[in-house]
Amino acid sequence: MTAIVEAQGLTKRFGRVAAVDDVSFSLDEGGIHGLLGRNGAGKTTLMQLMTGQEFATSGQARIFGEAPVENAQALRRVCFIKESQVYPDDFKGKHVLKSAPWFFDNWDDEFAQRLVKAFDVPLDRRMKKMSRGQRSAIGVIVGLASRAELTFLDEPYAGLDAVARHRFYDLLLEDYVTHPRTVVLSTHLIDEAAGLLQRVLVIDAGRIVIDADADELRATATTFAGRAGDVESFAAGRDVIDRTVMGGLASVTLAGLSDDDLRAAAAAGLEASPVSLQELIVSRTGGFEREEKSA
Ligand SMILES: Nc1ncnc2c1ncn2[C@@H]1O[C@H](COP(=O)(O)OP(=O)(O)OP(=O)(O)O)[C@@H](O)[C@H]1O
Repeated sequence: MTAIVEAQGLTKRFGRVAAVDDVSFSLDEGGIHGLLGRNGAGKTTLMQLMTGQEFATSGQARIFGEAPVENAQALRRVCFIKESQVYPDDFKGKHVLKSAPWFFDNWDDEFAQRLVKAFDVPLDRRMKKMSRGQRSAIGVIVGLASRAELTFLDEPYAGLDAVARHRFYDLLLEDYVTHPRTVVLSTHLIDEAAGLLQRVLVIDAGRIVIDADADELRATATTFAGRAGDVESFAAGRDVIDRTVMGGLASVTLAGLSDDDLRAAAAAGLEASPVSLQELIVSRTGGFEREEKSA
């Protein structure tokens, strides 16, 4: 199968900062994938490179097997929604939706109108007068109703409240089922979006540090809780990726366990629970936990 998105040794430097640093990965057609990372990790720059909005310093970006820069034919098949989208001064919400079909061949106006109702967006208001959440909602509407073969959503719901974000997750999934396509979603809110993601790319300081199937990644670790002494003796000599002690109780997250290990944990009276994608990524990357909690 041909990769729909491909990076090989892709690097983008801004002066001394390597925003994207020797990145290689490929995504096959179809699926909702997460591009996750801390502030300044390189997510936006990577999406800009993949959509031809930035020139690479070295290496290659390809979409549909072709270089994206000034490639109108390939870019017609792409929708890129970013938080910092700039609109003409006098543009109202309705103008954004009216002009969208010029850019997107698969634009579905009925779906767009349904989304306007779902997100309760004031279409008669100028974009620059809209609240941050309302502007985000317009971006989300364009991202979904464009039904582009390849959609990049860069923190598309940054201004949306929790109710609207969950509406977005539900609508994306519902529409994806009837209109499968390839979606790359960047977010800090890993646990919120985790249920949507098939593949996870984690970028840290410009480098891809995790590139894995989401379910396989979750299966690489398990959390065990019980009496502190029992937990510690079971954890001894094993690959501990996280540890919490509270009074006489403790929990540890362990990686690389065999079926025998799981049986031994049960025999030791420890309670096993699956690890969340967010916990796992935070512990593997030395973490963006603090941001997550305040986001
Ligand atoms: N035009 C630019 N000039 C100089 N430095 C830049 C430029 N664009 C990005 N950078 C730097 O490159 C790094 C990656 O930035 P980028 O915006 O890609 O990160 P991000 O993961 O999208 O961050 P966030 O989650 O905060 O939006 C940062 O250190 C940023 O300061």
